[in-house]
Amino acid sequence: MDRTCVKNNRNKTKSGENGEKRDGTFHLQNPHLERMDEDVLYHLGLNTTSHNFVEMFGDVKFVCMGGTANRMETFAYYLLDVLGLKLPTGTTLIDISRNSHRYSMYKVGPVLSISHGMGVPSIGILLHEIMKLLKYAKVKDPVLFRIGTCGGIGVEGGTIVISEDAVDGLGSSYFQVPVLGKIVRRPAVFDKELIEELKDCVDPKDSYKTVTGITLCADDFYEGQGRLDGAFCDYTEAEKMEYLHKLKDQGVVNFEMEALVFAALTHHAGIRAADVCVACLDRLKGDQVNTPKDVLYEWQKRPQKLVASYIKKQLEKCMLSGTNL
Ligand SMILES: O=P(O)(O)O[C@@H]1C[C@H](O)[C@@H](CO)O1
Ligand SMILES: O=c1cc[nH]c(=O)[nH]1
Repeated sequence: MDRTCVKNNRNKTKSGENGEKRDGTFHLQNPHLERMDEDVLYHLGLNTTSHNFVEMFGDVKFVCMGGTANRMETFAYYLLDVLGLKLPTGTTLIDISRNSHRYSMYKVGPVLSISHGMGVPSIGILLHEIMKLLKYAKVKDPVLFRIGTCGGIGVEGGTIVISEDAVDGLGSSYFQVPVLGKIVRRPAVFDKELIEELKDCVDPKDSYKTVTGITLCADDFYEGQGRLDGAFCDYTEAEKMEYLHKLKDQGVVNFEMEALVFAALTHHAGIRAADVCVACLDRLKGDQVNTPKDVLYEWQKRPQKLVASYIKKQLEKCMLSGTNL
């Protein structure tokens, strides 16, 4: 595909300062990378000596991430269908990162579908390596998505939540990481225009709602999300409910565990990104995820449907404007 046809429409001055160059390729703020003869993307099982990144990934336009390898393989096959692509008879998609035994990565046309594991450190490591992969492949204007699951706050199970903003457990919208013994703070900012574009892709015939709001990115599934059912708990049910209602009043609509670093590192690199999750439950009604597996599995496909429809729409725009895929 012509890599200039899906334009990054953001304020170029601002994002340019952060990392994106005017030609759409982006510059990562790390002078050491330019001096390295080889870069081993250890957790992806790839390196710049053995693999030709431009040949392998030069046509990538969209990178979709989600917690589990199973979800991201399913998404890859779903994309084949949505994009009308066919594998040669008798062949299957391969996990490009299978040798790493960490993340799983599939490529379907201009889309990478990658598992990120659970929590900020896991997706953070992946983001470092994926951004370097995109840089070495000379990819222009990539768009990143997280297609995940979450706990809704006053939001019914099965509802899709698109994150407008991300905060940590103390309400701060910065990703904070100790670097050389000092705290480095990076603002967690999602691309507002991309959120609007996603909302335009919502199918009015859907039997479920799609909402937007603030996402609380927790460092834990249990106490960190005010659950009563972890191995430990030092608060009462009344205190938990007061906390959840306070969050709801502040505009927080869901809990998950990756949004903060996802928003912060993509923003720092000048890359557009959106976090689209389905709620497994409404936390105002309980803590346990006891929805039947088959129902959860169907719900998990809802963010996939929305993001796939966004991707299809963008690719169709390219075709209509006469540019080759
Ligand atoms: O994308 P997934 O469904 O893996 O994300 C959420 C947040 C945590 O990683 C995990 C907790 O169950 O689910
Ligand atoms: O409640 C939930 C469900 C999924 N993921 C979370 O982080 N929390």
